[in-house]
Amino acid sequence: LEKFIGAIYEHAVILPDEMTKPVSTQEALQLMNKNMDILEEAVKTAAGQGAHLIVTPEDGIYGWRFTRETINPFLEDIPDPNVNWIPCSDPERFGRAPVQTRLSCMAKNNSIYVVANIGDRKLCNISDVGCPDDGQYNYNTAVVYDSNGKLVARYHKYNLFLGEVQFNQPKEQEIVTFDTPFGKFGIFICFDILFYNPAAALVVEHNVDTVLFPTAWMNLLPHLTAIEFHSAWAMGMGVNLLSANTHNTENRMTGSGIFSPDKVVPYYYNMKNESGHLLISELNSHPRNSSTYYPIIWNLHASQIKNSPSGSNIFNGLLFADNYTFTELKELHGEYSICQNDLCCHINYTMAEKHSEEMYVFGVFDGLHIVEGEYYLQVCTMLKCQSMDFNSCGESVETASTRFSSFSISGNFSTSFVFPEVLLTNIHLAPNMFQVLKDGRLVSKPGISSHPLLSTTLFGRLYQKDPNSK
Ligand SMILES: NC(=O)CCCC[C@@H]1SC[C@@H]2NC(=O)N[C@@H]21
Repeated sequence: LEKFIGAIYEHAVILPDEMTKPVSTQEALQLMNKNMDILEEAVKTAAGQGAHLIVTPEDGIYGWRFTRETINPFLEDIPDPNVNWIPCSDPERFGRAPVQTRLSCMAKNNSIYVVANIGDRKLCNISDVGCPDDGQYNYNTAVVYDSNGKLVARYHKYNLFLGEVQFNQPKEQEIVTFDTPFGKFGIFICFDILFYNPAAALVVEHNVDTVLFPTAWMNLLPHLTAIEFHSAWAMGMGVNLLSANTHNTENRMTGSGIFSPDKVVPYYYNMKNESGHLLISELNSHPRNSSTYYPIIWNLHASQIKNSPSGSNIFNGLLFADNYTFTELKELHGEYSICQNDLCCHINYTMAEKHSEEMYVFGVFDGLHIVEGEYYLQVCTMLKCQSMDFNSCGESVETASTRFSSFSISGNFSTSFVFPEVLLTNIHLAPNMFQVLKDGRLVSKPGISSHPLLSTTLFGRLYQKDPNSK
């Protein structure tokens, strides 16, 4: 099949009450069934509209706020998919498995691939090296059932985020792929997306066409809001990314999409209510065959390095605790180069109007990010400051009035993993309003001038400089 229909469901997960001690397995299942009741409705609707596959979010069945002890009744032993198992037809084959059975039946009864996030328990002998004191490994796990209800993929999250104390990191980094009539699929979970393994490796070394991405992503402006970064990752890597976020506005979790490098795609971002949302879209099964994607050699030509702002026009500012070098874009039109360590960034821009109460800056960062995880970044960014105070540049801003007639940004990145971001006022993407040229320049298209701009960024990852890179 050249095309397929994908779906994602952003689910407002029903959370467990705060627990000081573990609930019974029956109570745990009751809560998980409440969530699965809602997911099942989404599965039925998606299948009814012809979807081949649906992704549901990380933590979408049991929520969060667990300890190792309190997560226990929510876990099941999930076997390796090579056992060839349809839980819906043979529920007791590997012991108690009510959640796996229900998910498998959702897939089978609706003839649709179902992707979900559940907890895997693997018992171990406490005398074995690495076996936790409670005699079990707990894994944050993504599972995929095919349209016959067969378990076809199981992935244990490798890059656990802060606070996931209930889970263990698997000893080995897993690469999980499976083939379908509509292309090769890969899967990873949430924070994984910032690292080479398994995220970039699935594309570079295993040639997947589409990535399935259950997530529970807390939005963080200016560069790490879910729809902004996840759409940029799909574009930069040249693959489809089916991203299903959990919906919980208290924790800034919203923003899902069916992102593709080669077509305008649906996305969802809503901080105004607490309901779930289904997105469905047709996608190319092999986006790299048909798209304009090509590996980019990120070269800033020496001739482009000009108008380096000097002295008073340069200042430093913190953006997510990273020390950026900024210059203010004072004029309606301008062209600047600005450097930090090995990275030089270049901008050419024209504002459609100048608002005296809004300040925009162009910035560069080349260094190790060390807050909430350690990863090496090279970033060129143009953004609106929160106020007219220089110290506010790099802080979160959600609205703007300034429109740009055009802009072009580029940099001499030491990596080919550079993710292009453009974010408009009120957290909107800019489909069809920009492109990345063969020489690596991120350039606006005419449509950009109708919408006030929050930021535009080339977000580069130097995986080879990460502290944990092998
Ligand atoms: N649940 C997860 O594994 C992913 C959480 C990702 C959060 C992203 S990455 C670091 C930034 N800090 C945030 O609060 N949101 C961003």
